[in-house]
Amino acid sequence: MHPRVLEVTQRLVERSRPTRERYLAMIRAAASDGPQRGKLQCANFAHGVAGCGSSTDKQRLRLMDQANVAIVSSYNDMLSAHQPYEHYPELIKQALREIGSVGQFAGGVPAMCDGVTQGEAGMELSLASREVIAMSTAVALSHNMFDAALLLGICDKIIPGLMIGALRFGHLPMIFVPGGPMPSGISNKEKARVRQAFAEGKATREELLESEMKSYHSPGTCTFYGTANTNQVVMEVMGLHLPGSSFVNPYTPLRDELTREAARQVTRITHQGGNFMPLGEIVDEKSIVNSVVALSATGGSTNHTLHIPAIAQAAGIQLTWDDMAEISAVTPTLAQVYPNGKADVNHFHAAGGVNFMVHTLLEAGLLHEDVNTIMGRGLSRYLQEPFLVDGKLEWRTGRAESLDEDILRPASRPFNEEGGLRVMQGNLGRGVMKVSAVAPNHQVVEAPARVFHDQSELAAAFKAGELERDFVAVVRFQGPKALGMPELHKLTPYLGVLQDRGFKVALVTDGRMSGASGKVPAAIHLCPEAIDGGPLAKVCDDDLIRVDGRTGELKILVPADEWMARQAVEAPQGTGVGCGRELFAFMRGAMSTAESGASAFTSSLEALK
Ligand SMILES: O=C(O)[C@H](O)[C@@H](O)[C@H](O)[C@H](O)COP(=O)(O)O
Ligand code: SF4
Repeated sequence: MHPRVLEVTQRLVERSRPTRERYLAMIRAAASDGPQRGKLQCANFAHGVAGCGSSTDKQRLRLMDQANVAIVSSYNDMLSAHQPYEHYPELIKQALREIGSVGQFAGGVPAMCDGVTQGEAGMELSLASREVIAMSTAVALSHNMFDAALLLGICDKIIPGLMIGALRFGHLPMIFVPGGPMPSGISNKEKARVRQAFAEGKATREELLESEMKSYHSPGTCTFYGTANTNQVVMEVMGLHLPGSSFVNPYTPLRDELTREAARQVTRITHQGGNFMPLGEIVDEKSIVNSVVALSATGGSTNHTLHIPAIAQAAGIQLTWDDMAEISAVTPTLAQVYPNGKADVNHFHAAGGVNFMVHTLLEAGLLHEDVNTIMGRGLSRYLQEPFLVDGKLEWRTGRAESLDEDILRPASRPFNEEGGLRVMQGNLGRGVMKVSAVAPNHQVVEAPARVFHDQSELAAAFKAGELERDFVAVVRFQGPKALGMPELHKLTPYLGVLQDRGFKVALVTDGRMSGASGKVPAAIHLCPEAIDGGPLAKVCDDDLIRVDGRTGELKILVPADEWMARQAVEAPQGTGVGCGRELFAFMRGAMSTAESGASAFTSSLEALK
């Protein structure tokens, strides 16, 4: 094992010891030898089976020797990625019936498509929806009828929300069931080119729509390496998906057979199945470290600097940005998938995908092998990949070398010696930057500030020709407590055009960017946020700011006495109303700092004795 990865893991174990011990005590007390439903009173049990459409299922549920599997699904037609889940419950129930078990649809969870809401009012609900998903998962599982669960979710906040909710039922065995990416459309690079052309008035709206519809064209996850596809890699490397299953396209025979196999496999790891392996014993310090290694090796979404700490907290583990940056510093970048390159996730999968990545990272001593997974002990099981031969699932050892080194490389010949996740810090606070998608000559910007309180103000300034210069865009009052921490990805085309015109531009914000954002250096997730006494609230136009993506320095170059005397400006009024945002005000007020996951649950989890 790499000494630095070992050191971070050990530090994480020590730091987490009190809360991890409490967590393990809770889930071990909740686990019971017999099926959960066996502990219910007759009336409760009768209500729990009354809805069973099949007398066979109902009869089986009365017997205690077969598993009852909860299905928790985030199906809706809004997310192309989640549309394939429409037919999963029936597929799963049938697969369970064939082995004498039962599947019950325990509950749905909401899912927001960040692509539909990007730049719109709805985006201000996006991060809060993670917490709603976590609570909805708890509502579904709180029926306590279940011996295991299958969790159907893919996109941005949905996997983190499902994980946070499910971990509070960590005494149950669970498997996450992916849906796979849509087939490749026009390249993400071409999509971005048309967007920038439109931003410059060189492409019509019809040409833009044509391009977007050719990029996002059918059910399945969008093919860029954003938060959704980063979720897939993280879940598989944490041993919570079937091996090699993340990027098998939807509506294919192999995809359906993998869904059936997930149903069969989850019954094998129940008490009744004889190889009991609950979720809370899989998600431990080593698997959390493995998730950060996978994030770093693939240039994954900056959103995971919020989601992985929030997920870890739900399992009693206290992960920090310094842990993540230290792991990133020793983890080579092995994949170049848009926005970190031209390829998309279908190409990544074809070049060797997660299997090859696990192989080369294990070989390099960067992943913990001695971990629990849904397949049993040992991450080496994830060197297997699935094939459908004469209708039967067959597991074969994946490739030991990449099929395309323009997309995926071995740890011995990486694209970059480090993972490109930087902690940014200085007199403007602490934040993060992903430099893996920023060209080296753009990673350091020292320029006058231009302050905005809303991303639409920047768009207007661009269209008015006011931004044709070197500048650092400071977009403030976007943090979790202020506005729900929206993604500001709609700024990418404008800032990208200015960068392409040769200007040195950077973004500094207490908000977020999308996992699909990339080429412009952005110090994001600033803590403390402007509304919470953060120094961003004192920045004025034309203040000189240095954003150094190489060293992590984030500094306002104003004389110390003047800076000390500066007064913070007030947050803009009248925000957070309309489009249901006012319903989430209580949650925004409860959200922790970005470094603690911007979680509404941090304080209640910390209060657990
Ligand atoms: O974090 C992410 O990956 C993004 O939130 C992504 O899910 C979102 O949908 C982008 O907005 C899509 O990219 P475009 O907006 O460029 O299509
Ligand atoms: S990847 Fe983003 S845009 Fe695509 S379906 Fe998921 S949330 Fe929507």
